[in-house]
Amino acid sequence: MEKTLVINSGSSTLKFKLYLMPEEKEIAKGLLERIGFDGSAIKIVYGDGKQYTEKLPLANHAVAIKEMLRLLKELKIVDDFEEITGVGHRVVAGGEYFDQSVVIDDDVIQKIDELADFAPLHNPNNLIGIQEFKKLLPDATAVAVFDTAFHQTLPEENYMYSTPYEWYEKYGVRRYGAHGTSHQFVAEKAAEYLGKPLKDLKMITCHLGAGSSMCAIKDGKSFDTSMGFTPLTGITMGTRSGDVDFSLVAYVMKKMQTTDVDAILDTLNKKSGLLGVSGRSLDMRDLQAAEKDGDQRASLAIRLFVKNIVRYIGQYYVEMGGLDAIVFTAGIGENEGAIRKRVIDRLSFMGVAMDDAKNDANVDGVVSTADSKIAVLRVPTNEELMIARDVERLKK
Ligand SMILES: Nc1ncnc2c1ncn2[C@@H]1O[C@H](COP(=O)(O)OP(=O)(O)O)[C@@H](O)[C@H]1O
Ligand SMILES: CC(=O)OP(=O)(O)O
Ligand SMILES: [Mg+2]
Repeated sequence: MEKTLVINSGSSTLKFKLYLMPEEKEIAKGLLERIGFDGSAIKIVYGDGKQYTEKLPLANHAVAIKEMLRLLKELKIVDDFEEITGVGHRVVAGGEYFDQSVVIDDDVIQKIDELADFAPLHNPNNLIGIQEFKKLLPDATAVAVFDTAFHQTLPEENYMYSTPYEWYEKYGVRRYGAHGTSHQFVAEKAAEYLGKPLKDLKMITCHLGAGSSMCAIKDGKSFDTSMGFTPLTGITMGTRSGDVDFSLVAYVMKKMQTTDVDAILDTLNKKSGLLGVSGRSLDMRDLQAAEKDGDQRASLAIRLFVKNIVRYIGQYYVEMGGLDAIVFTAGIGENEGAIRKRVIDRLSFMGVAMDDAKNDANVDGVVSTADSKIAVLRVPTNEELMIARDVERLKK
């Protein structure tokens, strides 16, 4: 039996899935969440629906991986680690080095390390996973699948900033985007639901999770995307600010009488967004409950989030010169019909209309009315399956 293990390290989570390949059968999946925060926990589903949960401190991603391995053995999810012949790692930043997935060797490891500034909340954690599994499973084929790879097709005017050209040439300053594996997966699925080839559709995919990004897809390729040089920019996120005027960094430093630029960037990455505005939570479920109870700042955080999504839809609609479909995915996009509805209601002047019954029922596929001028879809993402497929393809 050939098994493939997929490791997806987010900024504060570690997700894994174990597959029987090439059947693509999911044998086990796990979520280790709130890594580095209070209230961290592990949830594992395995063996045809058995569930295991444990609350325990997870100080960092190295600890999380150790606990994950302990449970794979204790719960007897893996009897013999030799059965795992492929390991797929999600890596966020691949820079201009990688426009597709690669088998990991020392040179790849060195480049992922070199690109740490391009995804500071992700690449260092991605590397911890790579190193740990290299030690544990030296004979398995290890593959890196990059969030940025799908966006390597952006046209020049969409990836270049209006900064001195030398910054691009010397330092690689440009837009790279992220969540590419997810944007590609849901776009392909959405095209299937619509019964048309993806290359014939103009689509906007909205990946709304803890990290959130928007992607304009034209001719089957990523055409524009909201994350930038790092995953900090674009729309409002759980703890990230999204787009701001960066002059405020120097201004706030002066006001705070600090020279610690990293501390300010840390605030923009970890204490801003929904959490920073609401002062309450990064979780959209908490904010909606608080809004119902009359919390004005929770309401403001949600309104900023919705406004930013609408702003990018408008931008990409015009940039692409048309739009056939809007796709919602990830934690918020898949589960929060009320947020999808608030976005789509803002587009009613364009003839876009939600089928409320389908939307409220969280059905997979089309959730707009039959006569909506632009189709709206809800498509659960599956980055891990995309990664497992790339491992399978690249195995010798
Ligand atoms: N039913 C739900 N289950 C999980 N997350 C949800 C749900 N409803 C809303 N969310 C939102 O989704 C976010 C997590 O999204 P997810 O895509 O799993 O994040 P990431 O992969 O970026 O860690 C939560 O912070 C929360 O705001
Ligand atoms: C790139 C990024 O923001 O990833 P995540 O949503 O997993 O934190
Ligand atoms: Mg994610």
